Amino acid sequence: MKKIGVVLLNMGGPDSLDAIQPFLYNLFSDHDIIQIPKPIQKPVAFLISKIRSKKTRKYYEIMGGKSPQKEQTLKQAQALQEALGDDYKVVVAMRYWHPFTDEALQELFNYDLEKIILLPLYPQYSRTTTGSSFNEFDRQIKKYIKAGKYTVLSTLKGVKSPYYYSSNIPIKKINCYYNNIDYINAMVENIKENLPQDYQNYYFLFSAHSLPEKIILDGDPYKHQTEETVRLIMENFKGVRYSLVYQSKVGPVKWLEPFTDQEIERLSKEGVKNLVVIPVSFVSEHSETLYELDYQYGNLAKELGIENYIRIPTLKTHPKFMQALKNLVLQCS
Ligand SMILES: C=CC1=C(C)c2cc3[nH]c(cc4nc(cc5[nH]c(cc1n2)c(C)c5CCC(=O)O)C(CCC(=O)O)=C4C)c(C)c3C=C
Ligand SMILES: [Fe+2]
Ligand SMILES: [Fe+2]
Repeated sequence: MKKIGVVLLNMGGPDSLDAIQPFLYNLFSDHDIIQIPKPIQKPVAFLISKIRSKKTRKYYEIMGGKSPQKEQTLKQAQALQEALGDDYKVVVAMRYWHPFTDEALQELFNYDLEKIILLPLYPQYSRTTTGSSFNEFDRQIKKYIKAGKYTVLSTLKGVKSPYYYSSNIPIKKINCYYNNIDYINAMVENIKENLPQDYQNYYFLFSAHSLPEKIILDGDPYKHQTEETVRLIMENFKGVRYSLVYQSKVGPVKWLEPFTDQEIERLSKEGVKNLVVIPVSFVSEHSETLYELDYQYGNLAKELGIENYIRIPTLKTHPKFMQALKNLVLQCS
């Protein structure tokens, strides 16, 4: 029986302290996420990863020695597999740590596929995240399927597949779902489930991953899409004060602002005592939520006299989010 392959795309995170440096090397070697001149990108990536891994190690130690991203993404894959049923095969392809795209493809090619659907776990499109994962997928699949010809997979990389694939197997890429009604409903429901009764007395702080400003000026839709997600969510919380801020800047160039910590400081000066922090560009937990939002900014808020600091958990396998992902897949099946 033919199946539709669904590839969940995510960043990946170190699954041990020893994995931090090679994970960072893979990240800084990627020209889609950071534009270091190509001939020196890899040696520079090696140097930065050596230096940065010392700092980053502290985050992961506080998080119990690893990022939980892999387990959570695999759970999302399992839940989506159950929701879609046997006509589909759902696999995970991470960009910077295992399971990599070629591992995902090897798993997928155990099946007779009629189509492959790429589904990013990034609701908002950026060329640094979704774009990078699409490019990596294109590079890897070319290794398996020689252009214009049928290829026996078992001759490549030791993969034993009973099936033949051609270069014209349909591949459908879902770019984004920042304004998809099911995704917005999942966000709204998840926020409501984690709010106190008196939430009207809270300030909502939406925190998204920042990006170098130049990437936006060059036409990346990420900022606009993130603003739209927040606007659509807030249609369900009329009268609540809110703002959108950016976190996790890396390196010296100008990134999208205001930064999350600066805004927490500004709000505390304004007398805000009740804060709800909502991660907006992440759908599972990792260093940006567990270390930055919970630990760093949670402590900062306390020091600044904010009495109630509530961080909304990411969607993970929230049933409404799984329904949203299922509908996205069905719409392009
Ligand atoms: C080098 C520049 C970076 C850009 C641009 C960037 C964009 C970007 N990243 C995410 C989501 C995540 N990033 C994560 C970790 C992480 N990201 C960078 C760098 C850039 N990200 C680094 C160096 C790291 C490693 C941690 C550190 O050293 O600070 C993670 C967490 C991984 C994990 O712990 O599981 C996520 C998730 C988005 C959404 C984004 C652009 C929109
Ligand atoms: Fe990042
Ligand atoms: Fe980051």
